[in-house]
Amino acid sequence: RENCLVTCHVNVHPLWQSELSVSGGTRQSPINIQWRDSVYDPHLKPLKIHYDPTTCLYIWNNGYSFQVEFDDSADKSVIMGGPLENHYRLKQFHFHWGAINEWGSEHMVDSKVYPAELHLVHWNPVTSTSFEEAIMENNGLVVIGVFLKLGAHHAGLQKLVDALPAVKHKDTIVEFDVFDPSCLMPSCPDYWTYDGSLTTPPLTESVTWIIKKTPIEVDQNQLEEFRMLLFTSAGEEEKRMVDNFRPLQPLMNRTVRSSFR
Ligand SMILES: NS(=O)(=O)c1ccc(NC(=S)OCCc2ccsc2)cc1
Ligand SMILES: [Zn+2]
Repeated sequence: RENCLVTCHVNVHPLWQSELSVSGGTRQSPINIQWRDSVYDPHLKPLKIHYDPTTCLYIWNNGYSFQVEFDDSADKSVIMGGPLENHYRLKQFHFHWGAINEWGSEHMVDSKVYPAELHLVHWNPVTSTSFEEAIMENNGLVVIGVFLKLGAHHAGLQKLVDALPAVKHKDTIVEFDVFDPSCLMPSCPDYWTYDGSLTTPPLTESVTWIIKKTPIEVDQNQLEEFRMLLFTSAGEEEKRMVDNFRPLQPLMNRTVRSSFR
């Protein structure tokens, strides 16, 4: 069965087919988080999240995932605390998922894979003047990862899911105002944190990852709506947007810290 999973699942998306770790990369993402190897750090503070729902702008299909963009021209939707030395501004969030429920997340926990993973992408306005600049800065970005597991219907997610048919094709966009992504956060405060990279080009090693320990539950219909999206533009031969996750990367000389015992 294990073998089947490995052989059955072959990434076909061109991006990952030519997948090469960043030459000389020493802190690439995603990784498999080995719970027993993570180190409890009592100095880690609780993560503080203040999202202003009116900073939500629109949803679009960028050919890798669907992405919800935020107005990051002021400190309105920010995170602070946790392992962070200052506040970071929310820029966008997106998801990664599989063709079937057996796989889809980018990170794993003790080799357990989830059907999908949410990424909330933030940048450091203290050390950078824009998101694009922060992408190139050491620790210019913070991405919060939340696992999705198959279970109860997620009412907060449904507002997003209802908008997906409008962004079926690559480079389509639809207005999406007043959404508070904190409804997608599990109530459990526990997280792991480690230094890593973006998981799609430019794959820069600029990310402080914060991976929530507890998944959120979504139902089968909601996951299937993700799988109705397309990698391809209107008029092209349709390719379903599934398996848009990067393969695991070597941990190398890194320690994963936990906020909990
Ligand atoms: N999956 S991930 O969260 O690691 C992640 C987040 C952002 C990005 N990249 C983005 S949003 O790039 C925006 C366009 C850009 C600007 C400078 S280089 C690319 C890639 C991967
Ligand atoms: Zn991502």
